[in-house]
Amino acid sequence: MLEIANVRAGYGAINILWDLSISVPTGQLTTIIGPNGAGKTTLLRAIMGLVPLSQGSIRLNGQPLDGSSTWHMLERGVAMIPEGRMIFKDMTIEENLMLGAFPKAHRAASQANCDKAYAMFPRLHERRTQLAGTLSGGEAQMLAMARGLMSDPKLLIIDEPSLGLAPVVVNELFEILARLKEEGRTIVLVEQNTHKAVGVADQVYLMQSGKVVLSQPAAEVSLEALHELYFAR
Ligand SMILES: Nc1ncnc2c1ncn2[C@@H]1O[C@H](COP(=O)(O)OP(=O)(O)OP(=O)(O)O)[C@@H](O)[C@H]1O
Repeated sequence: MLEIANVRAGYGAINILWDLSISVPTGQLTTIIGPNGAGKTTLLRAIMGLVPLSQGSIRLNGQPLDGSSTWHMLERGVAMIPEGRMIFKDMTIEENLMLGAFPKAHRAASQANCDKAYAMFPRLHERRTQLAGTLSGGEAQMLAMARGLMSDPKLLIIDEPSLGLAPVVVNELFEILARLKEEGRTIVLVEQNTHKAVGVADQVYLMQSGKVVLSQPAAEVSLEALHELYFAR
């Protein structure tokens, strides 16, 4: 579904991604792991059109995605759940959810998608009139996930969802990811929790210093070998 080919990208004169190629098949969960500063978020930002490419291409179902404006991504069927959640704290939970369906094409279906989101995240339903700023870290992450689903995306891009969450909430989060995968969604997951990420993924990519240093089906990954590579300098 998503084909990232030979991409170079960065910030001004500083290049971060070096000849990077990643293939994301339809209906699979592809995880991208790697240490701090490896360029994982930069890659996601490049997919979303927030960082320009200086080389290579990014295609969605064969059509170029690079060059598309970030605000057209939802219309192209791509939604991102950003690192840090980025929820609107002074708005209610329901208002935050509705923002996930702001393009015209999705507005008609927004109530149905909202009901689906509440079925998946019942705690959000209980608190739908509450200000998002009053949510716990785990609840805020669930809200960010639910908002990402409001446009019923074909491709869901999730950046470090477990960051700063308690182990019990992390378990809950990965159960949700497994359910989304069962629904047949195509997911790109950036994570630092390698154990959990490999457990839920179909394909694993390890990034180091802006390059892919390992690409392997999750079923074949040895966590020990992965961690050795992960910490190698
Ligand atoms: N706006 C920016 N301008 C210049 N350099 C940046 C900018 N954002 C990130 N970088 C640099 O790009 C490199 C990769 O950062 P990036 O956030 O993509 O890594 P990451 O793998 O997502 O790390 P983390 O796991 O810590 O989030 C880092 O060296 C960082 O300092």
